Amino acid sequence: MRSMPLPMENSWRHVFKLDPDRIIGEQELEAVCTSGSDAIIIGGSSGVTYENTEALLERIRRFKIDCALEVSELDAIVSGFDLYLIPMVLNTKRPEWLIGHHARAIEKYGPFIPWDRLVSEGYIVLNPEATVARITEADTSLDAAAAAGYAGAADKLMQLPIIYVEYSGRFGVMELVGEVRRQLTQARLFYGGGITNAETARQAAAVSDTVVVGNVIYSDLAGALATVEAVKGARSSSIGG
Ligand SMILES: CC(C)=CCC/C(C)=C/CC/C(C)=C/CC/C(C)=C/CC/C(C)=C/CC/C(C)=C/CC/C(C)=C/COP(=O)(O)OP(=O)(O)O
Ligand SMILES: O=P(O)(O)OC[C@@H](O)CO
Ligand SMILES: [Mg+2]
Repeated sequence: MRSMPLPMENSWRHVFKLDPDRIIGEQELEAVCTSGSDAIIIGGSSGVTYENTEALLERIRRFKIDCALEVSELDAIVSGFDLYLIPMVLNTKRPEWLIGHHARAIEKYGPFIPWDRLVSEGYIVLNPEATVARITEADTSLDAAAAAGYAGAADKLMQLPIIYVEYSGRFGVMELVGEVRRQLTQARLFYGGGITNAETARQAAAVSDTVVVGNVIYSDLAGALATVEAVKGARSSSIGG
């Protein structure tokens, strides 16, 4: 997608994902942004608007931390982010979530797209209860070999820079994540879903390059903050040897 890769997302080991459709207080936001995490992703699968995205970005900009927008809604793209993450759902049954919305966005806004700030993510969505699974009609029944097949195709045939194993709302099967990891030769592996404490964070960090922590920020901030050190101190099969 871009000719000269920025190193930014390659240095992310731990990321917090904030949902613009949910409320977070000033103290809580400060704790998240100064926690030692590498970046904030703003994103959600529903209720994301231009207004709530812009308001959250403005609040985060008071802190010195990378901030990326994960685009799920064309009308909610706000300028001023360090990076724009573009999800492509690999295991959807509906092609618009793999490539269709993207083609229409480019058709409409092509000349205005800052390509050097866009990074595509090949999503493998595996929790059938998640909104993202329902919206995109993802085939969440994949076993480890099938998930690794999708990952291999996206890594080697599509050359996507990020593969994202997404269990949003539920802690996933780490053996499957490890099998996905073994298929990758150039892509970075993001894992997200159901991390609620240091132990689950450590397990995810052992099999992925970047660990994404979301919902627990809103239900147990102390648990969320404990994931930072757990991930930063953990070894990974890919980058820790
Ligand atoms: C600087 C500037 C203004 C630039 C604008 C340039 C521009 C117009 C760029 C557009 C380029 C482009 C190709 C855009 C793609 C458009 C688009 C709508 C693509 C579809 C993306 C997609 C597949 C969305 C489906 C949902 C999804 C995968 C969302 C990702 C985030 C996610 C999974 C969040 C989890 O949500 P959460 O609510 O926490 O979880 P639950 O599911 O459990 O509820
Ligand atoms: O909200 P949780 O379950 O932590 O998942 C994080 C992220 O992968 C959601 O897109
Ligand atoms: Mg969420």
